[in-house]
Amino acid sequence: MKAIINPRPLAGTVPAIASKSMAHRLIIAAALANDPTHVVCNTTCADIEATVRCLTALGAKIETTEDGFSVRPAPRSVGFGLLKALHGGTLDCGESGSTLRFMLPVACALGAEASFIGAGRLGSRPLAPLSDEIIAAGCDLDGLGGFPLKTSGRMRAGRFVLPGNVSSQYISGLLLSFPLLDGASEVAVMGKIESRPYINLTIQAMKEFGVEVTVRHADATSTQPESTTFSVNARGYRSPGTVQVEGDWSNAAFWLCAGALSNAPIAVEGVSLNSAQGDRNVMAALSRFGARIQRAPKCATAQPDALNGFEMSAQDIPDLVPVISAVASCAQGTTVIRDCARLRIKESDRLATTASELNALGAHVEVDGDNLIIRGTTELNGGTVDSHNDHRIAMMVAVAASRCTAQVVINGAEAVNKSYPDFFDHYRLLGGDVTLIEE
Ligand SMILES: O=C(O)C1=C[C@@H](OP(=O)(O)O)[C@@H](O)[C@H](O)C1
Ligand SMILES: C=C(OP(=O)(O)O)C(=O)O
Repeated sequence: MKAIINPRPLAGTVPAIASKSMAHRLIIAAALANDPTHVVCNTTCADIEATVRCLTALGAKIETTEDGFSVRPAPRSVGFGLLKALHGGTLDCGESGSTLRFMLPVACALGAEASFIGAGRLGSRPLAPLSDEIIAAGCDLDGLGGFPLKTSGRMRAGRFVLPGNVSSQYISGLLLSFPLLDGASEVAVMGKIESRPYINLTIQAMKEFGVEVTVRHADATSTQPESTTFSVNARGYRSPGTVQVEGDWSNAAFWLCAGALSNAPIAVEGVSLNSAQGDRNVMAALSRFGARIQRAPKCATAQPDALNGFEMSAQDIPDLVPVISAVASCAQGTTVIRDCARLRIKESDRLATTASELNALGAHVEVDGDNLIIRGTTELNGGTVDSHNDHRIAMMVAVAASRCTAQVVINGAEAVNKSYPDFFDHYRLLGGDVTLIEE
């Protein structure tokens, strides 16, 4: 699909969509719990559907309701938490990294003979530190490095070790699987942990289902002073009956950044200001640029003002980098975004595609090692760009287009369906002029 945008500033109010990060976690816990759960989730997307599909393949019954999902765990067979229908199931993760990295340890903890498949870049996004630990815990993984990836054997409880700087999804995946194992388990994470807020989301979701995760930081005398250990003693998830997926900050960020680039405010309604989502820090980043941010209960508003570049780290907020780069492209002076290495292993090489697609519109973005250096300009031109099948690149370009002087064409605009199928409808709601052409 091609999106043709005739540039104009955006303004107004949009409703927040449901957090896909929280939806993955809550639906997984619900499908593994002792009783059914009503998961209130006001929107869905390709990635959430991938998680639903995988859990269904493992025997859970998940129905779409008016306001979310009704999740009934699969009937138990022998042993605690073991599901029926585990043999030969195909788990189609689509393009969702979270789904694969969460469902792989879950399937192995259940002793499932599962065949994982996926699409797009997913097969080449790294699994290695997680898969090594799963194999060390007694499972066979056949077909690593692509699809199908077949699992057999049941993961043993115990101690797992992971690095902190590749993907927090490995840590979240192991944690989600721990209540299914025959005994207490822990994961020791070595070195500085990147994307740490996402682990907090996992801990929060597990807590809603009665599972406590204990976190211990190594003291200065330890041989591994930088390690953090996450341990779980509980066996099984307990359904609280109903859970609510909160509003999504990662996607709200696109509109708040558009507000900073506009001539009138943009508000996103339905986000929690106390959320554990790291991408809530888009508000802090926009304030640092000089935009005015208003915080009201369940609503954030960004108002334009003079914007100036600054230096920041992407350590905990990788998904904000593309859209923050769009803002930086129109701010005075230079913005430096450090700690971006892991952007290379997302849906596209996001370091390269953030730079190439913003530069195609007339911005000045340079990749310098693991950093992005963005020199602001007063005007973006317009032109034809490619999403590289990456939702956050397509949405970044649409936001940058609001500041262009000439038409912008986004090839591969359907990429938005991965996290935000209503993105272009909401773009129009804010006054955007976009025509979508199916190809
Ligand atoms: O756990 C999650 O929900 C996510 C973790 C992050 O990945 P990394 O931990 O690999 O940085 C983030 O980029 C991704 O979009 C969602
Ligand atoms: C990287 C993302 O998701 P995932 O890793 O789940 O594919 C994302 O949503 O930007």
